[in-house]
Amino acid sequence: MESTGIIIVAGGSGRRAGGARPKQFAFLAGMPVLARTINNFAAAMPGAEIVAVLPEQHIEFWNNLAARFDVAAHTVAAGGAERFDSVRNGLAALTTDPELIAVQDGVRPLGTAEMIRRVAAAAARHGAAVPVVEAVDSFRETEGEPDAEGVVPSRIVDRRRLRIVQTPQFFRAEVLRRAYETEYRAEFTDDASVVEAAGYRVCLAEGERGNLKLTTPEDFTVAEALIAAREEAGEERATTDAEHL
Ligand SMILES: Nc1ccn([C@@H]2O[C@H](COP(=O)(O)OP(=O)(O)OP(=O)(O)O)[C@@H](O)[C@H]2O)c(=O)n1
Ligand SMILES: C[C@](O)(CO)[C@H](O)COP(=O)(O)O
Repeated sequence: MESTGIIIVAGGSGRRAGGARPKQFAFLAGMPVLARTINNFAAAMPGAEIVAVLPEQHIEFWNNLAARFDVAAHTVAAGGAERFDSVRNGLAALTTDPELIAVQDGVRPLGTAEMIRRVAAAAARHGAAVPVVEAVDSFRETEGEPDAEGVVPSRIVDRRRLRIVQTPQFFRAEVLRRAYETEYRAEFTDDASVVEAAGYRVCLAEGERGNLKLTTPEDFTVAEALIAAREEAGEERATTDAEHL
């Protein structure tokens, strides 16, 4: 297997989730979300270098919190204003020179090892790969401002052509590093968009519906239910500390 670096971006403020602290530090079934994400990757990709990118003002808080749990080895770097800036800081913080680099949302703790390795293998072969799932809702594209009756013009989008993009997003290291030499643009909502803008092709690998991004409070409820179901099925280690923030 290729040598691998994992950049876990957890430098956001978690505005949509609310709470006293950013959601990556909140507890999910007795363990901080970020600890779950880090441990998930350490288990899926043994030997990978892991860098967690955090809001600078929460680094000391995280170091103290992590010391109370069994969190796999990782280093910490300070985040930036946009996710793009946090990824860049994570790239600069890697101390090894891995062949593959993954970027993972710190708030996506539930991807399976099988899926993570599948995306890594696709990137090793094609240079860039992201996990996707098919859309199950209908989609409408809005066009312009509301009319006099307050109705926003819109039209249906053919969902058969749509895919919902997840993380981890894996790249050959030289592809990701070269792509991130550019300036930030608002349309860069993930790493594939940055890599594609640099002229590379992105391979779509099979993601998982259970690979949730914790964005709103409701997502925490769903994620807790998924963890409980997996524990019941014997797939999850029991957590050791039920204390909540
Ligand atoms: N400047 C930023 C912004 C986001 N992220 C990370 O990118 C991931 C996906 O972003 P999102 O879910 O949007 O997190 P937040 O930006 O924290 O959420 P919100 O937009 O609700 O504030 C998260 O792990 C988040 O911590 C980051 O590292 N640096
Ligand atoms: C990277 C990502 O999780 C892929 O789905 C997503 O684009 C992050 O978006 P957000 O606006 O930072 O939540």
